[in-house]
Amino acid sequence: MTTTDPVAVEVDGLRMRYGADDVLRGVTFQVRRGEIVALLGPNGAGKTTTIEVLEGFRARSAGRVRVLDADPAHGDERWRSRLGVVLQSWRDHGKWRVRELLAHLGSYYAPYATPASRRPWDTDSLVRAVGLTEHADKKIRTLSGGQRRRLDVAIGLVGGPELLFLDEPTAGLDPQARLEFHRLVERLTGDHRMTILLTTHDLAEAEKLADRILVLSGGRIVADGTAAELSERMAGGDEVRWTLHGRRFTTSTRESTAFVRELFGEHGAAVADLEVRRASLEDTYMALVREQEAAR
Ligand SMILES: Nc1ncnc2c1ncn2[C@@H]1O[C@H](COP(=O)(O)OP(=O)(O)OP(=O)(O)O)[C@@H](O)[C@H]1O
Repeated sequence: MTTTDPVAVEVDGLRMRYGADDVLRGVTFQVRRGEIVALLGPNGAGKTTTIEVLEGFRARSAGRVRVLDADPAHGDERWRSRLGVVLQSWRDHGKWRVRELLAHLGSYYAPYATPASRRPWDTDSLVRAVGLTEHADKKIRTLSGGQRRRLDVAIGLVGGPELLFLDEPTAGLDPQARLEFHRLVERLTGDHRMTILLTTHDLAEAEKLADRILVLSGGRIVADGTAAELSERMAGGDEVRWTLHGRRFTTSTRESTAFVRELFGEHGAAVADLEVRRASLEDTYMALVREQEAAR
């Protein structure tokens, strides 16, 4: 992915009002082809609303939105076949069996196959990719929460999408399933050149998976950059702690390496118990959200 790759998603001044409540007040961002972008924000910030507008499931109040070169409000079936959607939770299809449902849903995509995009995804390899082989013949209502979530992801992938929307994909997954899901996402963007926009409350997950992180708060995107860029924005920078002649010291600095060099230059072996704590994405995120809350 480079900054010259074509744009898959373009959002400019998106506004959403529910009754008298302005949830989105001018959201602006882009996602390039092949990028994984994580959308973060507190509960109720409007992440699901944003994603649903992009999917064409929700009519926006104002603003310009283009998804794979179309306005989602007017997207046709061919356009829709190029998107994959994993909503927060599906609670339907209980009587179907896993393999049977995926084969059935996949059949809807067959007419939209092109030489460049084979559609649908082969059922058995999809079941394997999401780690459901052992459960492929089970009725869906008998799946555990985590198995159900894997199936949700498979449903989002069955059409072999170019662009995948994942709304809290790992909520309820155990650590092993979460790790497997992360590997799957990496394969999707690597081998399949998929573009992914995901929401999550897990900052470590965002940092690990996403090329770029967007923070939505107060109805606007208040940060847009790599995890490292966002961490650098943190006021005060890294925290350095040390002990000198039995006394404990703490300072915050943006230049922790230079600071530590000077500390040793001045005090040498008298410096003990040195700790350097890098400003984390979590620090930045919490500071940004608190700033927005204070400004209300
Ligand atoms: N159909 C609706 N009618 C009225 N208000 C709505 C509707 N859908 C969402 N909202 C409100 O809009 C706000 C944003 O909701 P949304 O689900 O988009 O947030 P979110 O960032 O995805 O939250 P979470 O992290 O809790 O999933 C909330 O205050 C919610 O109550």
